[in-house]
Amino acid sequence: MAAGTRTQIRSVEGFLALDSRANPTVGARVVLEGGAVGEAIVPSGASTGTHEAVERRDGGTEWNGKGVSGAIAAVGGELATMVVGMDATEQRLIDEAMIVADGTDDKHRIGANAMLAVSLATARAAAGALDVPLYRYLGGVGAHRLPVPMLNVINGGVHASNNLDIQEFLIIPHGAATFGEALRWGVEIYHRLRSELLAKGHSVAVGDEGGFAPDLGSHEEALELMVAAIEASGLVPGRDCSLGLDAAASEFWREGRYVMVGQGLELEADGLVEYMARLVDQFPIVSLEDAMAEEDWDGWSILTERLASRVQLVGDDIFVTNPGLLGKGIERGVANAILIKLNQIGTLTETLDVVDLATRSGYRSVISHRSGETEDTTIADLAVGLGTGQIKTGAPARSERAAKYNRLLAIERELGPGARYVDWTRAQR
Ligand SMILES: O=C(O)[C@@H](CO)OP(=O)(O)O
Ligand SMILES: [Mg+2]
Repeated sequence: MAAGTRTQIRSVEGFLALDSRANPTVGARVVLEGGAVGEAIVPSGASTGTHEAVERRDGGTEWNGKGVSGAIAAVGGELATMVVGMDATEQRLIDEAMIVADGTDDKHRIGANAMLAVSLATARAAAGALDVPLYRYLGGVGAHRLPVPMLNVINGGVHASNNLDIQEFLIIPHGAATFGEALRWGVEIYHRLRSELLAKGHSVAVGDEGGFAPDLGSHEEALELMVAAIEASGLVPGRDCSLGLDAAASEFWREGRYVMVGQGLELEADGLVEYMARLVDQFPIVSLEDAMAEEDWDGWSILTERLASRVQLVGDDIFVTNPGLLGKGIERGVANAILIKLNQIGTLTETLDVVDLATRSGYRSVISHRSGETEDTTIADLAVGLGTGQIKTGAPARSERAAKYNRLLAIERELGPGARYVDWTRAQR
């Protein structure tokens, strides 16, 4: 059979799956004429940006209003009709066809969840037909770099019900020699942290991303515990393993002020910048995500001016993996990195385009999970395929997060001596 026929799409089906927060989500199964099959399941966020592509939900009472039968029907109906017969290796044409058919700016008509499921399942099927792993299909011979993980070991904000207003406290084992070593360090620190919390009488119940979710006296106390856990693991904070934060500040922005209820603080933008700068002074923090709210572009400018030369400033809610918004950020000189979430934009090729724009503009890209995840490991392959050098995919303790780490371990084994692990805090890119 000719390659063209082999990679032609024969059928597309939608299916229902559960995410890690017990909400339904959408999956797609794409079968090619040559018999290759690709499946993908899309994740779902909680601290979503206002300008994200829209995930289609049914509303009503079923599944607590979070049903996805409309999105599943779109996969097996309108989208299937459109892409059956197309060549699965023509990813850009397939994604473009879906975007044009949807016809809205935010993909709300067909649903970004339905479109992304088809987009990713198509890529998986194509890789399968060509008999190459997904990271190789996405990145070609250049794909060899394992990402430095950001492990979210303490959860707060809307991902937990404790008194921490900052959403994510991350450990970043950038000084390891290999991804496998970095993950081992991350796991050792995670267990040390658990022992420390227990010893101090705190809860070790976990939040949405598997990090502990204790009530603590302050954000500083959380960071102190993390530094202590790094040291107790025989590692040097700042050299071997550093810290990161995702404040998800849009979640505590109230009419122009930052209201951190758990911390008893109410700050203007410049006050919050000073607060963050103090944390950067006191702790080995190398990455700061969404320190300012998505609508607070002026606050973001103050933050960037103050801290961009010292730490990575990652825009999540402000950019929502959107080339237009990233373009605006580049123009205004806001942030110096972008968080990449496939379902914020809704297709694979648009995601590739955003990463490309970021790279060309000197912004780093961090590939990211969502707080509602599944066993789908596409982001692990994406991180290696694009060689972005960083991934954020939660604590190592819940299966939907461990699945990504396990996939990265498998890729590292497969690459063997060809695998690279680069300390981005030292290298330029
Ligand atoms: O804010 C974030 O970066 C993400 C993932 O950690 O959370 P959510 O998926 O809830 O938007
Ligand atoms: Mg975020």
